[in-house]
Amino acid sequence: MLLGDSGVGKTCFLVRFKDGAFLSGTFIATVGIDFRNKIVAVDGVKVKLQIWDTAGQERFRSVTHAYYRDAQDIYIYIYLITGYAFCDTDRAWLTEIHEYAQQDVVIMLLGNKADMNNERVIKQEEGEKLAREYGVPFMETSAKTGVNVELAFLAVAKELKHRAGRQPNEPKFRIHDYIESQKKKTSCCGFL
Ligand SMILES: Nc1nc2c(ncn2[C@@H]2O[C@H](COP(=O)(O)OP(=O)(O)OP(=O)(O)O)[C@@H](O)[C@H]2O)c(=O)[nH]1
Repeated sequence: MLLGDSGVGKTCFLVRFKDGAFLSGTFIATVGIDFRNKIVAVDGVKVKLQIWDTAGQERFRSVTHAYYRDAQDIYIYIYLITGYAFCDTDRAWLTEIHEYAQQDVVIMLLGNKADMNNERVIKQEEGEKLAREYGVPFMETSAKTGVNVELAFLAVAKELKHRAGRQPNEPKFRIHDYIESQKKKTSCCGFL
């Protein structure tokens, strides 16, 4: 389930993953909730992801709440690196996800629009710090360039496959460690 304020790029993030395209131009806000499926191969096993795209606008918040308990596994909270400094809103979102979601869920924190480095307001280190505070994996992404989009969903798919049944000799999958080992880092001037 993708969560976050209106305009952070949730729909674009999903479309980038699903269709490999970037929706530029006029911004059309999501109304209520929408979902798309995609099947990905993880270590030779097909995993079907059903990804729910929620509306970020405040007036749809009650709709989003109604779906929290149904979205069983993974919550991806997206903020904007160009938006505004971290504030109570972001903490309120993360705390709320913990409260509304079922136990044993994975929450991931993503800083989107990393391609807009020139207009950056939130430093990468600040995102890392917030993620540490909540004990969640973190990375910066761009729906425009595609950076780390595939990785975020692949990590989700791996987590789900692992939950569905681990082979006897298979080591425990740690989504946090996996993301840290795979993610592309951004620098002050763009992606390394
Ligand atoms: N430069 C840049 N623009 C982006 C990126 N992701 C989204 N956008 C733009 O940001 C605007 C909002 O994107 P959406 O994906 O519709 O935002 P949303 O979070 O789904 O918004 P709601 O549906 O209202 O919750 C659009 O104009 C996109 O083109 C990105 O990674 N980089």
